[in-house]
Formats: sequence, structure tokens, C-alpha cells
Amino acid sequence: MTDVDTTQYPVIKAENLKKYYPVSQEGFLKKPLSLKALDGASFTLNKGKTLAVVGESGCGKSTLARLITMIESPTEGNLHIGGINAVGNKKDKKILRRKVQIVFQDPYGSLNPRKKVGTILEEPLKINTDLNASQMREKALHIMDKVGLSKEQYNRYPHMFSGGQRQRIAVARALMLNPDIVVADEPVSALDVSVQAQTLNLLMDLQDEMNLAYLFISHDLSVVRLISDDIMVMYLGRPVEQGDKNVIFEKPLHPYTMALLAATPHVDVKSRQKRIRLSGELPSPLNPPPGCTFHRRCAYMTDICKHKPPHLREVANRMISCHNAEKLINNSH
Ligand SMILES: Nc1ncnc2c1ncn2[C@@H]1O[C@H](COP(=O)(O)OP(=O)(O)OP(=O)(O)O)[C@@H](O)[C@H]1O
Repeated sequence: MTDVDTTQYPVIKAENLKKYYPVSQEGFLKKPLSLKALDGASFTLNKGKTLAVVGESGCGKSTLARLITMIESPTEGNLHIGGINAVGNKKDKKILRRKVQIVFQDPYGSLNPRKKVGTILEEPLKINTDLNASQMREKALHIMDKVGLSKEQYNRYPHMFSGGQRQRIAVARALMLNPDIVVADEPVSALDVSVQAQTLNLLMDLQDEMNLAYLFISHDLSVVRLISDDIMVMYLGRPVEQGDKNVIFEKPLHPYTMALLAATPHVDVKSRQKRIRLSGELPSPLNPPPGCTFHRRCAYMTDICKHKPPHLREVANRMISCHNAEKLINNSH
């Protein structure tokens, strides 16, 4: 492996990550269009911290997850995992992949129904380590204990568990290789509300104990408020507002963030009073509006927004991509 002291670096440093997909058009000679699923995401994530990625369905959250977990390569941009360049780095790929594990949304679909819990948990060890059968079993039982599963459950099949317990198995599987980073892609949105809180508490306890970093993908701002340190709000493939959670929840400046907060019960009473509503549908990323891609849905749109794309810049202790950010600081929302 590349000779770098990985403890000195952020666990993730992403610079201008982009992912474009070719989409074929109807018609014989027509060139494929380029769908900008992710169009320039930059952030740093440190050990033991949580960055939440929020936004409507289709804004590029899962695409970002696939790039960070190295399931796909970016079209452009840099990705460093623990200080090591992960883009085009075949030599370190196996080791880097061990450092980043993922928990998916659906605890029913993500576990093989034909395999017992023990087998599911030991699979990553079989592929990635030289441990013998009893060492693997010991490790599996140890992690099961950490996530609140008993050793009697080692020989059971996934269908014998509730949704919340299955998600514990998925979390346990993600932890088997001692990762630095867990990408959690809507990990509680398929669970009953009563089980959501337990699962979030478990994730937070594990983070404290194992100094894990989470890239936490969610559309639910009440969940994000509980679990995150930093937030990145995405719209149509681009971050529009990002920074410290408290700064953004206290005073969201991007009209899209305001609208998301206003639509979330129990999160931000002030902006709900203002009743900023998101109108209209998310535009197609194949044909994004000119200027600011949010302008047609924006309650604060001005002329410049219709033709000039805003750039991400620092305003009031966060990064924001809005022409009118300064004016909105004194807005009474
Ligand atoms: N392999 C692909 N080929 C073409 N388009 C894709 C591909 N994967 C994703 N997209 C498109 O990229 C955009 C972003 O998708 P992505 O799944 O990242 O969004 P998301 O925010 O995770 O949404 P959801 O919450 O619904 O999963 C969408 O318009 C989607 O249709």
C-alpha cells in the first residue's frame, strides 16, 4: 500500500466530484445526452464525525454514495480516503474499499435470505482476511454483541428477524472489517418510527466507541438534526448549502434549505411560521433550467437567477450557492 500515515488525514477529502451518465436518445443518429447525476461535490469528513447529505429524491445522494464506496468511479474530481488518492488507484483499491463500508436502506433486500447471520457476517472476512473458522466466528459474535444481537441468533436466517434487527445485522456486516467510514444510505427510512430512534442511537453509540465517520444520506431533516455534525444540502446534483449543522439549522440561507426545513415537522418552528413551500417538481437533470437550477421553484428569485449560475462561496460561516444569500441574512424567517 502507498506509504502514507493515514491517521494524519481526514478520512474523506472529496474535491469537485462529478458523475455524468450517458443516456441514449430516441432516433438513429442522435448522440447520447449526458445526465449530470453529481456535478461538483467537495467536502472533508474527519474521524468520528458525521456528514449528512440531504435533498429530494434524484438529487444525486446515492450517486455520491457509490463514488465514496468506490462502487463507481467519478467522471471528474478527486477522492482521497485517509490521505490516499482513490481515483484510478488500482494498487490500493482493495485496502481502500475495506475502509469504507455501506449500510443500505432496505434491511429486507440487502441480506441474503438463504444464509444464516453468522455466514453473512463472516463473508467479508473470508474474502479479505486469513482468519480461520473459529477466529471468524469469534469476530462475528463480538460484533453481534456490539450491535445488540445475542449469540443464539448466530444460526438464524434473516426472515426470523424484525426490520430493526435486520438493520442491526446489516450494520454488523459493515463493521466486520473495522472500517473508518460507514456510508449509511437512508438507513432508517424503511423502519417503523419507534425502531428508527433505537437504530440511530445504536449508530451514535458505535460511532463513539469505534471513532467511525458516517456519510449519512437522508431526506429526513429531523433525523439529520439528531445525528449529524455537518450538512450538505444537494439540489439537482449540486451542493447548494453546506456547513456546520447548528449554523444551518439555526439560520438556513439557501431558499431550498429553508423550504426543506419548513416542510419538516418538529425541526424548525421559525421557518415553518414563514411557510416557505416548495412548489413545482424537481426539474430533469437531462434538461436543467438555465441560471440557478432552483430559480423556478424559488420564493426569492431575482432576475440574475434566471440566467447566471451561482457558485458555491462562503457567506455567514457556511458555503452557499445563491446570488441572494447576503440579502437573505436579514430576512425575518
Ligand atoms: N446508472 C445511471 N444511469 C443514468 N442515470 C442515472 C444512473 N444512476 C442515477 N441516475 C440518475 O441520476 C440522478 C441522481 O440519482 P440518485 O440515485 O443519485 O439520486 P438520489 O438523490 O439518491 O435519489 P433517491 O433518494 O431516489 O435514491 C437521477 O436523475 C437518476 O435518475
